[in-house]
Amino acid sequence: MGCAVKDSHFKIHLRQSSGTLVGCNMLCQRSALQRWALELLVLGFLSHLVVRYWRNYTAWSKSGIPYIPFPRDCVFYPMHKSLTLQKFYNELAPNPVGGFYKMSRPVLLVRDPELARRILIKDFSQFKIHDKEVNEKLDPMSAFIFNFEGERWKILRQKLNPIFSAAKLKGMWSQMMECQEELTRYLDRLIAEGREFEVRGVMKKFALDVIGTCAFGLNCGAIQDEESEFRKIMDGIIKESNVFFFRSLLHSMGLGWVLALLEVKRLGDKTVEDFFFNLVRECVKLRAESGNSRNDLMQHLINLQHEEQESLKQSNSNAKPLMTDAVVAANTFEFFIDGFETSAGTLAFIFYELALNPEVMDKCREEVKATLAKHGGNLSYDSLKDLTYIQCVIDEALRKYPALGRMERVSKDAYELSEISFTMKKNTIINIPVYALHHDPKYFPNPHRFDPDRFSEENKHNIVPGSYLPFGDGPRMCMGMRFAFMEMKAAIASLVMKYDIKPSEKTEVPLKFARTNIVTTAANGIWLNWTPRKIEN
Ligand code: HEM
Repeated sequence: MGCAVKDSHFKIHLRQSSGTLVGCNMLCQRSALQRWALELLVLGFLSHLVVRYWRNYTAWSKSGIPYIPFPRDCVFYPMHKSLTLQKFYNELAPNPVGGFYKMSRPVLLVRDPELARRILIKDFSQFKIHDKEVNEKLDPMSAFIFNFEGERWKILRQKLNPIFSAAKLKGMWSQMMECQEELTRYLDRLIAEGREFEVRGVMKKFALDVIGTCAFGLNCGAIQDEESEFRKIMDGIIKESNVFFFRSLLHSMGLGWVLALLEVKRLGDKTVEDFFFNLVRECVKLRAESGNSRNDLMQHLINLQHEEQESLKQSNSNAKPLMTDAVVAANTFEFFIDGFETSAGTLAFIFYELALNPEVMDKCREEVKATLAKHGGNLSYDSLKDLTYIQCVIDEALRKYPALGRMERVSKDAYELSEISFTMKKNTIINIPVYALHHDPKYFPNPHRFDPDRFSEENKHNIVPGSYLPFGDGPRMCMGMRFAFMEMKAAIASLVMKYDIKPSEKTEVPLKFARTNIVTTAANGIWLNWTPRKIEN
């Protein structure tokens, strides 16, 4: 019995184990097949990359235009991208265009200002603004105007254009001055407490409060409140530079599609998305409940959405609305980002240059004194037009430190440059090296000198069109330029009168630029010595 049992047990065991063996064999075969398939897939992918890279790397040698063979600088970025481009720009002189490789991707560098203007102005519709894949479903916060193309961009731009009209700007002036007063109170406090402060950091708080109150009717409390939720959110976005870096690395390797495959969002942190969606929802609700409508950007966006919904309803149309909740939230977000990083950074560079050039600071003060005398002691919106020298100071700061040191475009189709017998292919990436143009002695003699007089009435006709592009040019030129001028003039005119601003032991001369920031930024911050001035009568 025992034996039979043993036997049958053995048989069962055998059967089981042979079953296991068969199963195991099948599994092994299947896993070998899977491994083969995987190996084939990887091999296919690698060969695709090799072929693609090879094709790309021969793009310029076959083109007949001068090029830089394999720039290590575009792999490791040992310096800020604007400086890398300046290096290529100088190496490719005196040709109007030249080629280089951004990792594997051929990029056309435009050295000629006239050609830059043609791309930005006359033939702007033949170019896309960038080559990034934008997935609005995955990434609703990417549905902002800068990412739009064609008819969709044109309609939104037309709808948004009036938000910074002269009348609207004038309406924002008193709110802007309130932020200005808050800023001086804050600086007085820091100085009284003997606290050193980094200038850009302080200007960022000011610029955030300005855009918050003027464009959205929100008190961000960035200056007053160290724990301001807005500031944390904004700082969080800027700290996400690793995600930005990773994204741009994959793009430059021609692997932007991997981001879509891995569903990598533009902003890794979902709290930012939620924050702006809730912000818009709350604003709409509050304004509807209180019946208060304001004369600001938020109201403009709400009205546009409302008008569109009404017109679609009336025409019984099934057309897709343009002003979706995502478009409203994403554009709110964009205006915050554009509105505070660029202006704050430029203000910091301006105070740095004023501290290093006391004669320029004195001229600013003289101008403010004369303007105040003319306007009854008040810095009003109407008095801003008299601050012509301060305007030159801003223009010169934006020449020396353009917030965006380069602009990108991508050809939608083949595009002919008949003057050099070269046709760029469809989807060619084009780089307009704004920083390099601004520092070319051919256009701006002695480019490292801070000389606001380059932009004076008598001299500004010497500026070669297309060589000075701090706000871009043509139909896609910056929408917030006049707003930024107003904000910067308000800050400069008030602060130069209130404080003596001098270099301190920590002031870095010359400045080094942060390597990875998109916006031009001093790597080690801007540190100056601020002391209250005796108020002159
Ligand atoms: C010193 C301050 C600023 C600088 C230097 C600056 C620079 C620029 C540049 C160079 C462009 C064009 C990019 C291109 O063509 O590739 C641009 C576009 C844009 N800027 Fe500004 N900007 C500043 C302030 C602002 C402010 C304060 C706002 C809004 C509150 C703003 C909103 C925009 C928008 C919406 C676009 C996209 C326009 C479009 O695609 O049609 N900017 N900016």
